[in-house]
Amino acid sequence: MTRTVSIAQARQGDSHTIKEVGIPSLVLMERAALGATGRLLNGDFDLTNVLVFAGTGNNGGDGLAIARMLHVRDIKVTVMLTGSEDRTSTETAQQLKSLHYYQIPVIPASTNLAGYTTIVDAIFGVGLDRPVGGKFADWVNAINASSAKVFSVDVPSGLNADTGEPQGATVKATATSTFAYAKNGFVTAQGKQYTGELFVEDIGVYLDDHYEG
Ligand SMILES: NC(=O)C1=CN([C@@H]2O[C@H](COP(=O)(O)OP(=O)(O)OC[C@H]3O[C@@H](n4cnc5c(N)ncnc54)[C@H](O)[C@@H]3O)[C@@H](O)[C@H]2O)[C@H](O)CC1
Ligand SMILES: [K+]
Repeated sequence: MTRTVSIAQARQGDSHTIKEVGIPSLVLMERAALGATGRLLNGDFDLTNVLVFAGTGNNGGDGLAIARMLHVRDIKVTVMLTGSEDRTSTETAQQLKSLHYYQIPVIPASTNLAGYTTIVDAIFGVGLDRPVGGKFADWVNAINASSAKVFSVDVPSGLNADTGEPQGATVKATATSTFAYAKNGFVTAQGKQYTGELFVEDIGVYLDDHYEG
């Protein structure tokens, strides 16, 4: 039986690894993006025209790193950002710098998702702290209505990772890559309807300081 954790445990594992073990947050982000990118490349996703829908927190940062990793493999990728570039987390600002180096298009978030063949959902992860409403709900509903396959980063945006319940508008993914451990809400019947196929990526975060494999 796959081990599952709460959001609090996931965050505790994160900070323990960064503060006590000493692995920088950006390294964890890079390993997270590497794992997710591998699933996109090996899965049955049409990568003709990829959209990364990114929030301004670290879930968004993971998405931006994925965009870079797809771009250097000559995959056409566009990034939509839900907020302004000067209002992002430190790690996400660093990722934006690399996207600009590679001249990967970063455009404002919109509901016009025509033409994209795969959408990477990196809006919210375990940092979701209230139901998804307003313009965020419009974007999530547009993602769910699009003909593109959806790949969620860490958590389908809008899903309560502890209970598996949708919090307002919630992304329905074809597949989800989650980091370090599956979340308690992913193994509920309801949660599975939103995660789709679930992958757990080893990113070097171990709650008991050893790899359980
Ligand atoms: N687990 C790990 O080891 C790692 C996880 N990583 C990724 O980081 C996210 C968590 O990042 P965080 O910055 O804490 O939060 P989010 O990106 O999930 O959320 C961003 C931001 O959004 C705001 N917000 C929350 N709810 C709403 C709402 N309903 N409407 C509007 N805005 C909302 C809130 O201010 C949040 O701060 C984790 O999931 C992983 O993807 C690391 O990258 C790697 C290591
Ligand atoms: K997400």
